[in-house]
Amino acid sequence: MEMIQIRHLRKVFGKKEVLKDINLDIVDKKITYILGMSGQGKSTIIKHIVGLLKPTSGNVLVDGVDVAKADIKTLYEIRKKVGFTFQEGALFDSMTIFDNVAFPLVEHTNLSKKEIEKKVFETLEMVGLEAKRVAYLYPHELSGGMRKRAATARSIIMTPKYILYDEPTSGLDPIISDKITRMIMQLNKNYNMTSVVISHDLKETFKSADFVALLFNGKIIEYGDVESFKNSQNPIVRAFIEGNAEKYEKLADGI
Ligand SMILES: Nc1ncnc2c1ncn2[C@@H]1O[C@H](COP(=O)(O)OP(=O)(O)OP(=O)(O)O)[C@@H](O)[C@H]1O
Repeated sequence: MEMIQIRHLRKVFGKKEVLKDINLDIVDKKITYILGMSGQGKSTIIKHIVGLLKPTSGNVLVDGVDVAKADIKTLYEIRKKVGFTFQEGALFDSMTIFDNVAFPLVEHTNLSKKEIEKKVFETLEMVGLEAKRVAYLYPHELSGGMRKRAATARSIIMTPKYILYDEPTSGLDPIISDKITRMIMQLNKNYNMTSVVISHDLKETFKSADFVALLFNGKIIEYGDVESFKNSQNPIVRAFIEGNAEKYEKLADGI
């Protein structure tokens, strides 16, 4: 099966059961958002998809391969297929943007210096950065939004089939958030990249999502196309969409 499938994923840290029973099929070539409040375990799901965490039980399959059971060589193949950007610290501080973005090519390919240069510059432009201007700067010399773009450039330089974004717009102003969302849509369209976006930014979600899942209390309590999500009558979904803390907390306590 050519897709990402999550089956009965359960993850316990110490005594804390963060993920109870996650089931999700990510639709190929589409943009799927996984929404949820902070600390609900959204990043934990992503880490299982790329094999950085092992499930307590259950499975994550990438193109039919169980990530947790993959040997090193298979895991390497999976990582080539799945690009991901983490919330913070995605770039190496001591390297220029050029070296950061070139890193996967230097590590994993035999491309010549010239070919690498061409690809890095193209990819920086692709994520909407002015390559000539930013390539030889260091991460701290860029704004937050530019750093997120540069981190995305690094994760797409091997043209992965899947791309996972961890809160790509958190902490960014509405204009930069809009630009990042447009970048996600463009990469999805131009390269047919199946995109999974972890977020709690409803505005950006509704602009760009094909499918939306809501993570609540260790489970996906709602999943569907964006229209059905918006119209969901599930009280927790309604409270989340309305941003109604009182209602949300009452419902959370009741579970
Ligand atoms: N390696 C770990 N060891 C112990 N606890 C962990 C570990 N990773 C995550 N957790 C805990 O699991 C919970 C979920 O964390 P996670 O980062 O997945 O949440 P999130 O939904 O992505 O939240 P945020 O939006 O704040 O990043 C948190 O309570 C966190 O403290």
